[in-house]
Amino acid sequence: MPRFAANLTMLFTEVPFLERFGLARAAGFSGVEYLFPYAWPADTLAKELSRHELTQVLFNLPPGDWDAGERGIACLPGREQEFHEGVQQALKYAKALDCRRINCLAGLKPMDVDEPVAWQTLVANVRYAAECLQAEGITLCLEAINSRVDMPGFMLDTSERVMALIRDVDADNVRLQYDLYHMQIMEGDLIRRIEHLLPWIGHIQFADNPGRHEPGTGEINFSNVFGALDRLGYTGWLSAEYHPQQGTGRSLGWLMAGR
Ligand SMILES: O=C(O)[C@@H](O)C(=O)CO
Ligand SMILES: [Mg+2]
Repeated sequence: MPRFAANLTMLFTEVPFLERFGLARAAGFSGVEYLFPYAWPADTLAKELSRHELTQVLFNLPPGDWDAGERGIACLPGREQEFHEGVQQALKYAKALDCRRINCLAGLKPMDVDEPVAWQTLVANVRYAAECLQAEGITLCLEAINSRVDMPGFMLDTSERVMALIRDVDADNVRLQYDLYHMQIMEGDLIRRIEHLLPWIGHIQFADNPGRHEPGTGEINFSNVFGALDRLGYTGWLSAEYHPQQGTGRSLGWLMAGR
């Protein structure tokens, strides 16, 4: 059986953030993730994890100015110092939360920066982050995010682009973050792609498509995809990262069915 985690940025948003941990545990999740921990003191988050016996599965490196539309700074020339500081900040949180994975958002390629320059900046930054995380035994994840619906201009929008980056960075602790929702939009052929990419997959997230809602609201056959992950021996986490269509409680039928 897969290990399911709840993404607390998207699930249980009916209650304030710190109350979501307890609701996730009560619903049957054993792990949680969220986009960013930085608005809360690390020990506050650690207490919630420990009180509810939850694993912190993943969070993202600082993304730059999210509210202004930035979606990561790893590919932005001139922002290297800020990127390095973000890696150090994330490491402090990862240690306090005993988190074994950190996701690096590549960022949107600026119109006035040539692709090779953005790519080389990305390679150098990811290499730096991988080295820092390696010393702590932490995996650096790189997520492919769809550029058709949610993030036009995102540097890493296919699994092939992430795999090319992993090859260029050439570090042992860098892995693909495979989000079924984004990959259904960009590539489809989910089970065959997972079979091919499995050795490089460090983390999986999911939502149905279209709509980015819970399993059963769209076109993905989740029981077949989860079954394939079991058959292939995937031992990592599967994080529910969707916007519940009619409230979180009513969206969890897939979790009950999987127990
Ligand atoms: O898929 C997503 O949107 C997230 O996993 C993320 O980290 C960036 O928004
Ligand atoms: Mg995702």
